[in-house]
Amino acid sequence: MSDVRTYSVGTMATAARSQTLEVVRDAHESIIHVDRLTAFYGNKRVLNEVTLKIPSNQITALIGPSGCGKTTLLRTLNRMSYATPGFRHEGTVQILGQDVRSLKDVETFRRSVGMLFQRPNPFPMSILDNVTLALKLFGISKRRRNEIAEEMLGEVGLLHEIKDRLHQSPSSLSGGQQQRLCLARALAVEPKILLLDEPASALDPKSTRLLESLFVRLAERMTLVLVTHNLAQAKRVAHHTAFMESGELVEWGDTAELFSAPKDERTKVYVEEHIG
Ligand SMILES: Nc1ncnc2c1ncn2[C@@H]1O[C@H](COP(=O)(O)OP(=O)(O)OP(=O)(O)O)[C@@H](O)[C@H]1O
Repeated sequence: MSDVRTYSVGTMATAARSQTLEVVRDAHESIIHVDRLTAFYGNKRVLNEVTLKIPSNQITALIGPSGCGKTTLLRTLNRMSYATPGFRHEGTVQILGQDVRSLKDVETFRRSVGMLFQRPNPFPMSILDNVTLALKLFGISKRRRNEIAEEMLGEVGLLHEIKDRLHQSPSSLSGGQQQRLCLARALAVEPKILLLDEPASALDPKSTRLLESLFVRLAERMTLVLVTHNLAQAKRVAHHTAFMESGELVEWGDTAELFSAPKDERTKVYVEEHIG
């Protein structure tokens, strides 16, 4: 996790100033550009001038106290926030070179950006159909759909565990298995980006570790953004970590550096309180 990279990290001195936190140069060009993102629910401002560039094919963790805006930021990356009544934002989010607010091809965008939630949310259909549904909608043949499903269930380590139950409902699976099924479903359409909203918070330690090892492996070919309350998890899996507080991006950088030598006092206090 500790490739040497160079960053220019600006930290906020006051609440009113915007922050610019940039990867100067490395092999992982940024794939997500958030520029001066200020977001509101009604009149309540929940993100304040957040500027962040997220490098491709790496894991970036978003950490910070409850209510600091992590999930709102994550859900704005794939336009999910837009569905929340009263939500609006200023500033821009660019993904794969496109402004998400004015996307022309939302379907392709949705294929490119997958998401896992805190609670596994398999669809009420068979395990196999969960993985093949989107492929069917994209017109892929049944034979190819089943091949892809097998490949994806294998990739998440489920195939050998449930190969006799592919036509059964996912409700008989454990929480960890259900979450891996949801991951297989997301992977089936070959996303370039995976958004992870506390994906292991409802899982036992063994399932959590299994999921984490999958994330690390997936980062070889896609970009992952992970919201987590579990700082040890961020340390274990994330190449980069962003610390947020009260809607602001306080500090962003290499995970090991952020935890061992935070530049901002607020990060230091939070990390000390939560890791000790
Ligand atoms: N639908 C909504 N309507 C109004 N306010 C909301 C809505 N969703 C979130 N908020 C508020 O926006 C702020 C940021 O919430 P958000 O869920 O993004 O924070 P978070 O850091 O992800 O929190 P947590 O760690 O507890 O999940 C909070 O004050 C929250 O109460």
